[in-house]
Amino acid sequence: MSSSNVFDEKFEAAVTKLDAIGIARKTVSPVLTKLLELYDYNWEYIEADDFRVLTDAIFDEPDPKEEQKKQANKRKNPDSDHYNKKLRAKHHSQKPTSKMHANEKRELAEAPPQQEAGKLCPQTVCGTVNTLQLSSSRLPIKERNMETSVLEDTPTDEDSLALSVQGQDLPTFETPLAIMSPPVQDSRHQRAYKDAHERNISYTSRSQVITSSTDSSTNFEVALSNSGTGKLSFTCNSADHPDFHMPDMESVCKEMEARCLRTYKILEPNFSFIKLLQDTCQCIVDLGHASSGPRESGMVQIVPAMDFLSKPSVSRVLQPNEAGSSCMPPNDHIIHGGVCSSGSFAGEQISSSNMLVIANRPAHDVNDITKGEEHVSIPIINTVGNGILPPPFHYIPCNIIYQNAYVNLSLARIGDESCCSGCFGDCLAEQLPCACATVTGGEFAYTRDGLLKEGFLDSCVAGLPKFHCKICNPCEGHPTKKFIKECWSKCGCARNCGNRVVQRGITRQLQVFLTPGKKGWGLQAAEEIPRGAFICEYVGEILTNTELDERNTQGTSKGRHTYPTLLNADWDTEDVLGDDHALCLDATFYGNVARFINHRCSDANLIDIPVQIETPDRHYYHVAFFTKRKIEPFEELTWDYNIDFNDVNHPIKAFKCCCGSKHCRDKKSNPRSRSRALVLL
Ligand SMILES: C[S@@+](CC[C@H](N)C(=O)[O-])C[C@H]1O[C@@H](n2cnc3c(N)ncnc32)[C@H](O)[C@@H]1O
Repeated sequence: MSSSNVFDEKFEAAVTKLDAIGIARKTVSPVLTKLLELYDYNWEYIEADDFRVLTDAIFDEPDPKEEQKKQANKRKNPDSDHYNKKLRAKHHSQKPTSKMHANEKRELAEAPPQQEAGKLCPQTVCGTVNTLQLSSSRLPIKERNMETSVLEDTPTDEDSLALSVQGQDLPTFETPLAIMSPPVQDSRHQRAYKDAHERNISYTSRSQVITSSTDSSTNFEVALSNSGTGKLSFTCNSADHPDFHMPDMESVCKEMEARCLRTYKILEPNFSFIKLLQDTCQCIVDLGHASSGPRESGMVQIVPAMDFLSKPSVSRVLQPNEAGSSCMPPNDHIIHGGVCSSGSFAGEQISSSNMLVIANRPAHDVNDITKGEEHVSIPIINTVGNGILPPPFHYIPCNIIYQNAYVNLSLARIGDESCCSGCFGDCLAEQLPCACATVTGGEFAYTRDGLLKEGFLDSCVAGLPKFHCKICNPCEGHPTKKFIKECWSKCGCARNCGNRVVQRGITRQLQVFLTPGKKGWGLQAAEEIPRGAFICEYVGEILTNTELDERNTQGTSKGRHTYPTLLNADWDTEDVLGDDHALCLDATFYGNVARFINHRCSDANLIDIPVQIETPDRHYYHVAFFTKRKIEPFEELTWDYNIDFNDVNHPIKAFKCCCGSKHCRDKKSNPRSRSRALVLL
């Protein structure tokens, strides 16, 4: 067969396959053509996993309306590449420069030609789908390996829906977090999926016998929402399968959350399967109330709401943007996943025989928010007495790469001048400073007590002259910072070498506490801490600025405190990085205690200092907080985010500052610096 025939056949097979699951040929063809070009006609990659890459790419195609909006915004704000920064690091598309170390040049030459400008790499195609859809509500929840049926009955005013799941296999939902090719098993499933896809509802299989069981061991139900209308019920017909026992809801939720995480690799920390079911109920009720739109004829049983649904079972639902944000009181029995019952049902335990009360796992350990990830325990203190806890997030003790960020930690890149392979024991004990001290002018930044040297700290506090770039027009100058270079694995010294402070992690006694003002949660010292002491590093997901922009525009963190910080301390070196390459840290979903450090204008007691540990270049580094002065026990630790509260043109609106400093810059009358090197909103 000629190669063009093979190509045509493969092309046709792909289009047919996706058509069978409800994705029109006209949608598939252009995306497939693009993908083929992108992957050099590597059919193996495209065909893998039931055309998963293709399916992902189709759902990743930008919404034309959104694109138009984006373009319009770009036209309005041509400087939208606002995160531009400097960098010497290599990137896939970077050319070797004379200032590169020989290792860097060699590595660049050997690097596979991935990610050309304007093209998507495979990870981007799959991964962006995950991200985009974390917040997407327009995507259907799909069914997989499960037979579902919707009971039929007459509608009542209290439209509550009962959805029955039948079959011996446990239901395995696809969540709307990412679009995958559904594992199409036979044409009946294909039709079901297609139907579901068209109507945005997944419960459409018509061929099932409906069973209604009153046996609580084979039946569980999820009550619906604040509006108190609806419930979602799973009923397994185990008559023919005596071995089958309905698992308890908590196990199902746990297992489903684990499966989702395995499949989609990343989930929002407050993702909860029960919340997903609840959203499904809400979606059905919303669609059911909508006057227009297709109706399910003869398949939906509308049953009267159970008594408890009309009772105000949740005393108060905290909105995510309330001070202190959402909450998850420990050990409370709550039935509405993802919302807080704040003192719960006030004795109103639900006693319906076939209604399971779902105990949500607490989001935090109040005795140690780090869950044992640090050397010290950091408790959560709420003296306000309202019982709430910080919003959930994943505690991580060190940075992790989110997706597209390019951080090269290879030992081969560390040249002799960037490590002290000949050292032994404690570098600070040696008479002559080693190579690692070159960055700090040939003298170590730390004392033998592990504190910053007075002189070094003073110069950091005073700051360096501002750097005037050629990008901003006019450029009002960007703050530049002194770096510290710590010894690391390629050095000959010991783990307890005095030039390794930040990498050893948190050692001071700290507490996360609910501030009495309007700042939400904060971080405080639980002991006296001397000047120049390392407190903690700012830890989060390493993102490109483009990815951060996407998160902001998708609004995954809208209405809440957000936690990004830019890694742009290296303004005064060579090449300017575009937003696709410049990096930032986002502690919104994954972070450490630094995400609780509040802002204070000018006289904050902490200073952030960039620290190089593993990488010789400065496009990635650690952001480490040190005390600027002695800290009293239970004093709040603060940091000047360097926000220009007057900058009305900044794409992200600054919060209203309540720092209480007499130097507070957020006063209309107070003329302020226009610089904004670090954004943390
Ligand atoms: C990195 S978080 C700090 C922790 C946050 N307070 C919390 O409850 O999670 C930054 C957010 O805290 C709030 N914040 C920090 N400093 C503040 C200040 N001086 N005044 C008012 N709000 C502040 C803002 O909402 C900001 O977006």
